[in-house]
Amino acid sequence: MAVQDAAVDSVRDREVGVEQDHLDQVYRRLEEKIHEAEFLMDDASRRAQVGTPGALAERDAQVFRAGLHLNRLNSEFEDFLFGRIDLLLGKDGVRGPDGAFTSVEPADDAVLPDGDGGRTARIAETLHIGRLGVLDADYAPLVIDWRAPAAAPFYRSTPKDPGRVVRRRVIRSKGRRVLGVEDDLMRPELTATLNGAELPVVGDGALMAALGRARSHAMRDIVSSIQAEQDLVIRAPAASVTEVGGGPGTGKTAVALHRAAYLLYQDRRRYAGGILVVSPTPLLVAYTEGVLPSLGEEGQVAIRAVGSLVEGAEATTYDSPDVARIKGSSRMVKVLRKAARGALTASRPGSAAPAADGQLPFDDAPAEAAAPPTALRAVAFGSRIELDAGELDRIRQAVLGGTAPVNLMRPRARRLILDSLWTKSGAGRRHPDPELAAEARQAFDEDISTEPYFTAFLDAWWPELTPRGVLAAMADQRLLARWSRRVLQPREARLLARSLQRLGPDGRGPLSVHDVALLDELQGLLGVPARPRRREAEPLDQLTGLDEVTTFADRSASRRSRTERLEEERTDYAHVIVDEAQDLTPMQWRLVGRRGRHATWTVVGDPAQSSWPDPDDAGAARDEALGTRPRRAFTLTVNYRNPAEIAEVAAQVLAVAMPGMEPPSAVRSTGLLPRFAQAGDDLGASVRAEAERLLGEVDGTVGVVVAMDRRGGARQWLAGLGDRVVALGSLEAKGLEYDATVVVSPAEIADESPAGLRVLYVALTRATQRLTVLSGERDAADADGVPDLLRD
Ligand SMILES: Nc1ncnc2c1ncn2[C@@H]1O[C@H](COP(=O)(O)OP(=O)(O)OP(=O)(O)O)[C@@H](O)[C@H]1O
Repeated sequence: MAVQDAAVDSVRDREVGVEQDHLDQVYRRLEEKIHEAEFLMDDASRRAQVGTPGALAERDAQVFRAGLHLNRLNSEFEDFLFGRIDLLLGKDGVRGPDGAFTSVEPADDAVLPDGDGGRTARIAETLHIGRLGVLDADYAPLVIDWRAPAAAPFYRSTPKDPGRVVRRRVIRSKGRRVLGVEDDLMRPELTATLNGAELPVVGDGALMAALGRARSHAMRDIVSSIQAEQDLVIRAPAASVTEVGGGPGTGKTAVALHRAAYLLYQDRRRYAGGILVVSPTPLLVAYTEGVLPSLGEEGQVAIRAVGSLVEGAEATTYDSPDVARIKGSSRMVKVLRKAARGALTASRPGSAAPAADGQLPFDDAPAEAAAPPTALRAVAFGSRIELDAGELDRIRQAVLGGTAPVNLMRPRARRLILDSLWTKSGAGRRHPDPELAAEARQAFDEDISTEPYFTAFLDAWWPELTPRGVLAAMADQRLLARWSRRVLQPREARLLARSLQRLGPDGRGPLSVHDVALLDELQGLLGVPARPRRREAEPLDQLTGLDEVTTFADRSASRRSRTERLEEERTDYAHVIVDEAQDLTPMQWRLVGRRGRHATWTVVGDPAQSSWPDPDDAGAARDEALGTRPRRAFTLTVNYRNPAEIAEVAAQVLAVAMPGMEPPSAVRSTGLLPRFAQAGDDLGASVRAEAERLLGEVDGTVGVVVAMDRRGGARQWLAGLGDRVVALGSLEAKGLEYDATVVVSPAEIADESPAGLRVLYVALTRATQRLTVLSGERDAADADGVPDLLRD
């Protein structure tokens, strides 16, 4: 046995050595490329003295490309090279631009009888797969980019459908050192030879090794172990809408992120318009945002929480399920339309009406809420003209009959006011000659509209409304009752108004994720009046008129702020990826839809994990956002996160939450059964003890999931246990994972909202190794500590 082990070790060492040699060669080549890039930079900066715009543009384009290249090569990739495939001869012998054979099928004579009843084959091509493509000095492929077509067989090949692949190898490396290799034979029936010697095979279970690894608070890429059904999604054509379903842990988030990297690789020019990844929570953003940089992609992908999609607004607070259900419903569209118009006549803090004669100097305006003016008195041709409340109201209603955004209707309102004043002045009748009448009218308009009282009147009568201001106006129960009549029930209107009172009269104050969607809707209803744009002076812009041209020093110094600025300004993306799509409310679908009007989409979700109680309403809004684009649906079926023992417990909840829905099948089992425990009188002490126990049992992270209104308390209970453990409200756990989790009081989580059972299903599916279910008072646990919700 010992002799056999030693033999295995020596094959392993030799194969590690083979890959080490290759990696050394790759690094030598990378160094040459880095020198080349540095030379280009130097050369460009020497040419910096040349002052013509054309030369500057040429120089900067060169610097830009070289800088990009250098950046990517210098990035610290933990496993730059991670895969290898050994292939049979291709059918037609044609090679692609990366130097690899293009044919997926082997040549007819690639496999031959060996004379002993078996079959033999010669390895005709070996490809190494890595994070970026690297060619040697003769343009032969040293490393193939994982997204290139030639790399697809690394992910797609299976023993059932091997194509040309004989051996698939995962290479584990750190920095410049190869640590290990793991092989899978795709054609075990063949005796294959490479350079005259039999093809060696080392180890098993590269995927299992990846799955068993301790988790940190940052998601890792899965580039070395993407599975065939996942690869199909990642490389699906982007012409339309790609919909991806699948239970917890099937890799939906991972696949969505790898797809973003793939799309950029495929068509960088097209996706220069930006890719937006929408996540449900800032926690999930923080967890996933390192994945794309680890794949060498930064800058063109914006990962945003749905509560951070609107400039100047950031969700920092939560709504109760009742309020969330109202704010998220598509009925809010009607309410907001009325509010956006109604707010024109609502009293506003800090604004003031001019006195009835319109002559009040505005600096004396009182600071408290003021009603809009009810009359306008002007002086023209030496006499007073007045528009009374009824006349003003008729004008307002005539203007509001249009469909333009409310703030953009003001010029028309101004025009109609002037028309009325002119008619009332009777001046038209005094000028029978049309030409003279037109001249007089022009003078009249100029006289009146340049008077300070007139502008002050307009500001008060048709003020520029802000989304926050309208939301604040909706906090007035009386007004909201009017604006929501026949749309919301009186009880709902009261709840909504009360929730908005936290905003304060000027609209400042903490927002929820649902408020942010309302603000965006209001932004569209109100519009932003055109103003002269202030532009930051960039001297070279003025010289050449080209945005892209700056000096290298400028570019390096301002790169960060510039990207930030571009991201801030961007509201229309080339591709939109929605993660945890089942959670978007109808109002959030509208918000996200506005950012992808011309986009292709990837929509990833699992209805069984939805915390939104009205799926039909959300479905309609989703259809509206995605429009009539053709859709392609994929389903992922294998759970890579939870061991079978945990998946089984979660499946019991799924059966009640979504009867008939199939759970994904767990890919591994650990033999570790979930632990059930009953909390003592001091719930906090019990939770802390369970968390401590798990910290001792796993190397990585521990998540403690509690009902939303226990979040604050739970953080206190865990104080001082270190940063491997975190406390989470049930809704915050979405999409995250931990080595071990404590789910505190399933009944409390399930009772929290109409979608509570599905939220509990989410909580129970977060652990990669160990799960503890801690029952509280409401759980009616049996003698073994199993809560009633988890008993057969
Ligand atoms: N092919 C793979 N190789 C290695 N790890 C994988 C693979 N696919 C998924 N995983 C791992 O499985 C875990 C679950 O993946 P992910 O979070 O993407 O699943 P999900 O379907 O989005 O789950 P949920 O619906 O619960 O949010 C992650 O740790 C991910 O890295």
